[in-house]
Amino acid sequence: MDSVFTVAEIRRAEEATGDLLASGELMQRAASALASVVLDELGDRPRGRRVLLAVGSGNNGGDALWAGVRLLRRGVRVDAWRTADAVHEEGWAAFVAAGGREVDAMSALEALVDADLVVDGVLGIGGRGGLRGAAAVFAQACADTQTPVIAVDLPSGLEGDSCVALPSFAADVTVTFGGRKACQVLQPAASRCGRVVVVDIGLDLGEPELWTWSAADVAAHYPWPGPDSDKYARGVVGVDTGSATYPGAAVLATMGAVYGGAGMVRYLGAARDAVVAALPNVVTAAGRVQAWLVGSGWGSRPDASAIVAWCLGEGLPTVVDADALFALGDATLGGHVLLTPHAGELARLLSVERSAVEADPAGHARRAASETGAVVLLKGASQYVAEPSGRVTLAVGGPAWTAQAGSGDTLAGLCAAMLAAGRPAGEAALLGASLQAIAARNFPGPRPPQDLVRHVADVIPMLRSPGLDR
Ligand SMILES: NC(=O)C1=CN([C@@H]2O[C@H](COP(=O)(O)OP(=O)(O)OC[C@H]3O[C@@H](n4cnc5c(N)ncnc54)[C@H](O)[C@@H]3O)[C@@H](O)[C@H]2O)[C@@H](O)CC1
Ligand SMILES: [K+]
Repeated sequence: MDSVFTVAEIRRAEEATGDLLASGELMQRAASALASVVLDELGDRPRGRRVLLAVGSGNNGGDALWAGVRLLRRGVRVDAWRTADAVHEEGWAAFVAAGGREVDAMSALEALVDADLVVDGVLGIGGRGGLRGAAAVFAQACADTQTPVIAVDLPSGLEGDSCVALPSFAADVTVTFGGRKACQVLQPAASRCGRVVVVDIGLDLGEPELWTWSAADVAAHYPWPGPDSDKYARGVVGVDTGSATYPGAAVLATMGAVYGGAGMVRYLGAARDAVVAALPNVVTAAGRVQAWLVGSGWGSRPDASAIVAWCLGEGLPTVVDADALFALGDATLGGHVLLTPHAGELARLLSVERSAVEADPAGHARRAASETGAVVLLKGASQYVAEPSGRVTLAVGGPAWTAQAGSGDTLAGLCAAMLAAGRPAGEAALLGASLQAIAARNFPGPRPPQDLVRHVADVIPMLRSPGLDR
């Protein structure tokens, strides 16, 4: 599990170091780590290689300049383009004293032809509103010429706390200080960051704003069957999804539960023939159930509230998906209930605009969990799991191949299988969402959800072996 910090948290922790900040020691630590990463990228013989610094007006530019000083001492040829009139004074003086050369905007563009790499020190956590003017043109030129870019703290133009892909550099490597920022883990901004190297510069950061799961967490929490597991130990999922109008949702949600690893699935909804035709292992008789899944593909259904109330009244772990989200009525929810809205459904649940949810997905997921007392899985390009305690964790991310009709149905089924196996709702949601993403990473391409979910079954055993794209 990794942690993500807000810009405010990073700033507070920097200030709390007092002397380390004032004396410039923090910047020296940042610059030293940055120079090491640049040297690693340059390979065995850094002497004579060419590095171009893009240096903005703030401390981000200071980091780049002090790293440049270290590179010059190792024989690297370092040029610097100042994107602003004033740059970090001491850093600039040291850079020039060490033999660094200044280039203007036009020469910087020309220098891309034979630069081995660019260090992007235009803007860091102080950047607002995206890259503009000559710096934006330069960033585009780096991309066009495929010049490797190492971003200082974050690709200039992105805002640390935001998932929005503002005009910015696209980095191959981002060297970030203290801890990860949201823009480095949330899509689409994260796709601009390349490989993220987190450098400890001695900040004392408390509880993070956001946690993130990795494939190792999935392997650690997946309910692996033991030598004496029977179908009840692995969990029985009761499914009421789909309708005459949407029989596909019945099949897809049931497939999610089956291919996620449920011991048994009982389908008790309105599309039994379609489900049994696709999955003869599914039982349609009533009987013992360890977790419920309701709502996917219901459409409008007069008895929706009664079904939801009955399931929740049983007190069993329950996934409430799609149309069932709006049939909760006065039902008492709790940490054993998992709500699985996408942004539009969450907006409706909270009576806010969809754009508000999209601007602050984690905050709205957290609010919904604290107001309902249930666990909330907010689906989308980045998938957030919010718990009533206020903790928000990001599932493993995957490619946008999963952005298609039916993915939500299979995802609900995967989560229900994890609940039936006894996983707490927060873990069940993280397992389901992460497994789907890992399957899409390892079996990329335009495959329908009924195919992708079969690959979930393929990647589960691979979690314990090397060679998986994590
Ligand atoms: N505070 C410190 O001592 C440390 C800070 N560190 C570095 O300092 C960075 C933060 O430094 P700053 O607070 O100086 O902020 P930045 O270096 O991110 O830049 C802030 C400056 O850019 C201007 N600006 C903001 N948005 C702009 C835009 N879109 N176009 C053009 N100019 C824009 C602002 O007016 C301000 O002058 C971190 O990201 C990190 O790289 C590290 O050196 C570690 C220690
Ligand atoms: K930067």
